[in-house]
Amino acid sequence: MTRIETMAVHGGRDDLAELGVHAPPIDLSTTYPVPDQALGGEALHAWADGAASASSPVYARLHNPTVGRFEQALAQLEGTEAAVSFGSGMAAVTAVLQAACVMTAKPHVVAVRPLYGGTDHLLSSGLLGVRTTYATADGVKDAIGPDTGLVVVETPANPNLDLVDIAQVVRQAGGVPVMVDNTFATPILQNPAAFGATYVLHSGTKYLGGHGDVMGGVVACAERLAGPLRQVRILTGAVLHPLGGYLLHRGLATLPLRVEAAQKSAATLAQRLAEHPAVEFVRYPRPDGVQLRGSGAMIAFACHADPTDVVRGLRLITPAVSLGSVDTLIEHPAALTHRLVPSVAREECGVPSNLLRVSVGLEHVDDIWDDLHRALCDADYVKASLKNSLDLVVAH
Ligand code: MET
Repeated sequence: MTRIETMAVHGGRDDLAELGVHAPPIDLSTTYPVPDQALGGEALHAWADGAASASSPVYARLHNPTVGRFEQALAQLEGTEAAVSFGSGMAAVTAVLQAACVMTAKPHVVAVRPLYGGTDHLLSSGLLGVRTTYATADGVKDAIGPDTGLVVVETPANPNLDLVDIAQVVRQAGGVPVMVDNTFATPILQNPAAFGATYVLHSGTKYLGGHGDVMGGVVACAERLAGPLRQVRILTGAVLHPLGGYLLHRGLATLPLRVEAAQKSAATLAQRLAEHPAVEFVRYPRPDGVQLRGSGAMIAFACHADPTDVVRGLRLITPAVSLGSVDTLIEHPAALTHRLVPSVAREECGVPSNLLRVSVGLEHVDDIWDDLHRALCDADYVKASLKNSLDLVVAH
């Protein structure tokens, strides 16, 4: 059996030898000549029905070969029959909701918090006509009703790295499709489909692209479920641009190496943070070696100092949302990624206001640590000196 590093390099490249090229071509055509219009019409019809292939792409909203190669490679890494990509991770989440809930007239969703704030907000907004019950991971069964179309979980969860036992949720779902957001783990560390997940979702913008320069989303699933997702994509136009498809495909080749290197640094940083007096607690996954094969490169930690001060004091680490890039990123979930989650619900699911989320990049681990350490000390120092000056004011 081909190993994951080899799949990451060679996946989705089956037709290159025949084409006589080394790198996958970027096909930017918006339309494709169909000299036999009747045959072109048959192809259009096949795409509209959700087919995986047809005699011509006909039009770029229906199919694109560059994007198709990325999908083939990602499906192989996730161990699924198919994958369907979208213009962003949120477009992918939307398509799953439309396919699983709207197209089936089962508008109820059961979701386990925490979830990425955008997903949480989409589910609670009612925008797509779905209504959501939030449950704990072991309360999924009780939350399911006759009109439940989808169960949504993230593991490791954004932003606090909570872990969910996928097989246990799938058992509780009792046949209701389960979507697992696998963005944090990547297919290198976890394959949710092997534990019964129906839809495996990635924000490709993160680790898959890996360089902070491409936005996309992708859903890996069985072919019978890929068809409706393609139909949604065609009808809503939520397509991934071919250049995005190319960059995501290219990113896959180095994914195992990037994850391994960043994970190694993250383990060191998680340990050092846990020993730092300015840190209240650290969240860093403990892999079970079965579902989750490694801890990954995301860390969350709560700080005693004002998180805004800590981030302001950083000089190397990039203060930004998103994750999985070559550079280390830090963000304050309560202020940014999870701002639109009601604060009571956010606190209840283990995302306090003093939590910071770090996406460890590929810089030297000691340079990342020096920056974090100094910012943590300075922020405390600022607090302490402010307190001293206040004491002085009071004393006078
Ligand atoms: C606009 S918020 C950012 C997006 C991204 N999904 C993150 O968790 O960082």
